[in-house]
Order: sequence, then C-alpha cells, then structure tokens
Amino acid sequence: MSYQQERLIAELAVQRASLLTQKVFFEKAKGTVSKDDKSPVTIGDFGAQALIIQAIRKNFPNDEIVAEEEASSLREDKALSSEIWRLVKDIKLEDEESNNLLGGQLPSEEAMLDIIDQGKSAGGAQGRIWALDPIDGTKGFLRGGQYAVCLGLIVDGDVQVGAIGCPNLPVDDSVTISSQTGAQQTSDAGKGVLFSAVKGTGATSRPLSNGTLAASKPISMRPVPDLSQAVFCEGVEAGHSAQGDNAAVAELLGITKPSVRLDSQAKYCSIARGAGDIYLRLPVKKDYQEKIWDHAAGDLIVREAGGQVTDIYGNRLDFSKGRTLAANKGVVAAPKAIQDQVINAVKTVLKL
Ligand SMILES: Nc1ncnc2c1ncn2[C@@H]1O[C@H](COP(=O)(O)O)[C@@H](OP(=O)(O)O)[C@H]1O
Ligand SMILES: [Mg+2]
Ligand SMILES: [Mg+2]
Ligand SMILES: [Mg+2]
Repeated sequence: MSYQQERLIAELAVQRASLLTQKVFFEKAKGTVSKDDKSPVTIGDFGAQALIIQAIRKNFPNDEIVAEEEASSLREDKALSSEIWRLVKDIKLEDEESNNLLGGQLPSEEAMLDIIDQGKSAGGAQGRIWALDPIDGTKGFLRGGQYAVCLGLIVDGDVQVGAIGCPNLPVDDSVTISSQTGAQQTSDAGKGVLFSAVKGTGATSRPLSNGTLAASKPISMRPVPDLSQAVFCEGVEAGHSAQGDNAAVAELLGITKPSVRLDSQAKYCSIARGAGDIYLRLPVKKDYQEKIWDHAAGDLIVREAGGQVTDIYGNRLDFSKGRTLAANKGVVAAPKAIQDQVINAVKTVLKL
C-alpha cells in the first residue's frame, strides 16, 4: 500500500485548514471557550477540525477519526457557532480541483457541527484511524507564536502518514530556530511550511501558501558530531513539560546553549528539517497521558527524517492504546545516532 492518495488528501486538508486559522488570527476573531480540562479552544480549532474531517469523510468514508475537539459547547453558544460558520464557509484553496477533492464548501452551520462531532473514535490497535489536532499549540496561536495543524493516519497501531502545517515557521529549512513565544511574530514574509511523510519513503517540506502545489523537498535531521553544540527545544508552556528537568538533561549532555522554546509540533518539524537537534518533553504530572493527536504526525516525520522518537524510558511511542499514549511517559526525540546517549541522561536526571 503506497498511501499516496492519503498523503495528498492529508496535505490539502491541512493546507486548507491552515488558511482558516490564519484568517481567524488576522481578523482577530479570537473568541475562546474553556474546556473541562481548562485548556482554551478557539474559533480556529473548531473550524479547522470541521474542514479536515469533511475531507477525510469525503475520501475515506469508512475510516475512524480521533480528533481533539467536540461540538457540545458550540451547540449551547449560538453566537460563537455562527461566527465560526461565517469564517469557515468561504475558505477554499485557489485550485478548484483540489477544493473538489476535499468535498467543496461545507453545506451548512448545522452540518458543520455534526462534522466536528465525527472525531470521537476510541482509537485502538486495529484498522485505519486518523489522529487530528486542528490547532496544536492553541496557547501559542493565541499569543501569535508557533502553532501547527496536525493530521496522522494510524493503521493497525502504526503511523503510516503524517502532515503538519506550521503557518508561522520560516519556509527556509536552513534557518536555525530561536525561541518564539509570541512577541517576534511581526511579519508574514517567507513563513508557512507544510511537512509530510509516508512511512518508508522519507519526510518532506514545501511552502504552505495557498495554491502552491510546489514540489516537496526531502528533509533530514542534521548530524551532531559534537553533542555540546546541539540545539535542544522544548515547549513554551511550563505546565506541559518540566523545563527544569529538560535543562538538567541538556547540562548533563554538555549542552551550553539555552533551550529554544516553541509551542506545538513545530518542535518535531524543526528538528526533522535540521533547524534544531533534540526535543525534550519530560513529564510535569506523573499521571498525565499524552494525546495521540499531539504526536502521531510529528513522530513519523522525525523518524522518516532520520530521527528516533521514544518516551523517557527509551520505548517507541505506542499509538495502539486508544486516544492517549497510555503506555508511554514523556517524549524524547533526537537523531538516531545520539538517542541512546540522550535517554541515558534522561534516566540519570529522572532517577529511572
Ligand atoms: N500536563 C500536560 N502535559 C503535557 N502536555 C499537555 C499537558 N496539558 C496539555 N498538554 C498538551 O500540550 C499540547 C501543546 O504542547 P506544547 O506545550 O508542546 O505546545 C496541547 O495541545 P493543544 O494546544 O492542541 O491543546 C495539550 O494537548
Ligand atoms: Mg487543546
Ligand atoms: Mg495539541
Ligand atoms: Mg489542539
């Protein structure tokens, strides 16, 4: 199975949904609601989820979908629902053929709510399951920092296809990343990248801009001959990974440069293209289970670019356990050649 059609649909769906998120941001349409877990969810998250699920349903009607958001709060907030519909209804790619492939415009506001609710699969070890994070790094999105539109296809527990749109990353793969917590986001020029991978065929990047079906370029992690020179990245939100432990691991590895802080799976994408080297996500809360939509696409893109992605024990991420990575704790991603060294440092710092 080559998964080329799945990759095409995933790329176009992510590209279209990214257009919506950019429109939401630039129109300052930043209505948010709080979920039970107290995380914010914006007009962009709901709208992007609707657009991507529509594309999956149109092309692969029998597949299951595990998506982050659900529409119950929207059904009780007519004003917010109408505002999302206003922004979603006219979103399209420049290329008519691509729009038709994705199913065209959504038919109505009510249909949009129903579609948002089609991402409630329990996940698991069997069959074809799409993992969708319509906006990963919602807090980064709200701050004007990094965020990502992420879609992965898991087949019998194994990620086969991944696509990630990063509207605020530089197009140029060779630009070394720097911390982006919001304030630096001033200009749009040269920004917006679409990353993708199919298992066994490598990872690629291309510009995300509307209408560009430009050729994808292969990307790969850069070699790290001197670990002390490695660039390590971590999340901006201190509640999502233990920044003190991350720093202690870096110090043990002899890394002297401070971490680069980015929200979202832009971290996986950045190391995959050689704009950084190591991604550390050491757990803050012992009982937190990472969500599959926060990692599926990024895990594949990094591994296809020559990296290894494991949890803090050195075990591969297991996407067959349902909606969460119930068998794993934390995430450590690095070039294959140095992954063992990084894991040893993690084990020392966390006393595992
Ligand atoms: N206690 C916690 N530990 C780890 N990840 C958490 C967390 N609470 C929330 N998250 C997840 O962290 C993601 C963002 O990661 P990062 O901090 O690397 O940008 C969030 O995705 P969303 O923004 O899609 O909700 C959310 O799912
Ligand atoms: Mg969220
Ligand atoms: Mg997320
Ligand atoms: Mg999200």
